[in-house]
Amino acid sequence: MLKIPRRASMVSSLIEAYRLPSLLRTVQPTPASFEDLCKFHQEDYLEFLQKISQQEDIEKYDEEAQLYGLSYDCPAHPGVYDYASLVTGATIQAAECLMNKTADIAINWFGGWHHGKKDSASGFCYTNDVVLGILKLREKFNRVLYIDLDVHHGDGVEDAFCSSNKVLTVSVHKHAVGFFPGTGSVSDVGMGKGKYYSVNIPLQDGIKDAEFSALVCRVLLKVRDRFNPEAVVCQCGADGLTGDPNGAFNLTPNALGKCVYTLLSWKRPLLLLGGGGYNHANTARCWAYLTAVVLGRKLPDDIPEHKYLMEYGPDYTLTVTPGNQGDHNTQESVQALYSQILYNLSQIS
Ligand SMILES: CC1(C)CN(C2CCCC2)C(=O)N1c1ccccc1/C=C/C(=O)NO
Ligand SMILES: [Zn+2]
Repeated sequence: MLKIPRRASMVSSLIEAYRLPSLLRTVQPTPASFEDLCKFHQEDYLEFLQKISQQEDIEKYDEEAQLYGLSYDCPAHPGVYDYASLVTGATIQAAECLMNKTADIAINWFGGWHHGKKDSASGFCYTNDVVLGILKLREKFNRVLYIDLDVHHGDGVEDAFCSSNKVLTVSVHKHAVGFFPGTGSVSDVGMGKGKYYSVNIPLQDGIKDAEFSALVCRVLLKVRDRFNPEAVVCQCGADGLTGDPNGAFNLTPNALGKCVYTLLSWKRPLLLLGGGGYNHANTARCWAYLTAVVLGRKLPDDIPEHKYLMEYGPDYTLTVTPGNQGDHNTQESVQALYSQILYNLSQIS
């Protein structure tokens, strides 16, 4: 987790090195208040997170920590509450820029923590900035569409809105035994009023740009026609890129770029968020590239001279070359999946 701030610094530095901030309005984020966070999270969980965030030796809270998902595979660390509040405040502020029309597109590459639960941390997500950003947008927009491009199922966001027909969630992710979080099968469609308003696109290892973007964009077009969203939130987790330690998908930033380009063409308020991404150089490449896609700019392939240039060796280029691992998704399995999704969407009234 502590490596995330270094990744954040690499992302900012690369975007600055390409001189993109001159074309953007950068907003200084304010931490979300305790009350803001309570709009989704339970008070007792937040109080506990705040308490251990101020302690040095948090071992003595181990017992209670387990209750809140703060254990060995998702440890709290000093300052975690302040870090989570700031990231969440930035996502809420980005949503507000769309609501007051000071922006058509808003970006928070340090947000996208899609596993957070109302009463516990999960998957290294301590507060769910995505849910809080969508709740903020819902104060103005009647129908909000959420797309999750991260290699992991966006379970925290899907859970939060599984009974709602005002927020339609689409998650494309690796779905395999033993792969975190394990949820998100195609038959997971939501419940009650929200039945068929949760869309899942479960995939196997090795999928490449062309198949990924073709499938996702075909689903997105059907979703737009059936749901007609007034605002869109897209989590652009970069841990599906080739070379990520997750070693799952075989994507390059072009795959995410095609999806974002499709969303841009809808000309509806759009909020872009970060998420996973553990090959830090490729994650920075991806989000710098997506920022340029939003701006309609083509970036020079040579990584500009800057503080982290050495991280981009040995090629020092923006382009990410796909790996040569096999694709475990067959044309038949992808077509069958698409047919199931189409059937589910046809049930939307
Ligand atoms: C510890 C990290 C967060 C890092 N990591 C990398 C580094 C080694 C292999 C991939 C993981 O798989 N992690 C996880 C561990 C337990 C549960 C969830 C995740 C990731 C969630 C996620 O990215 N959601 O979008
Ligand atoms: Zn992920």
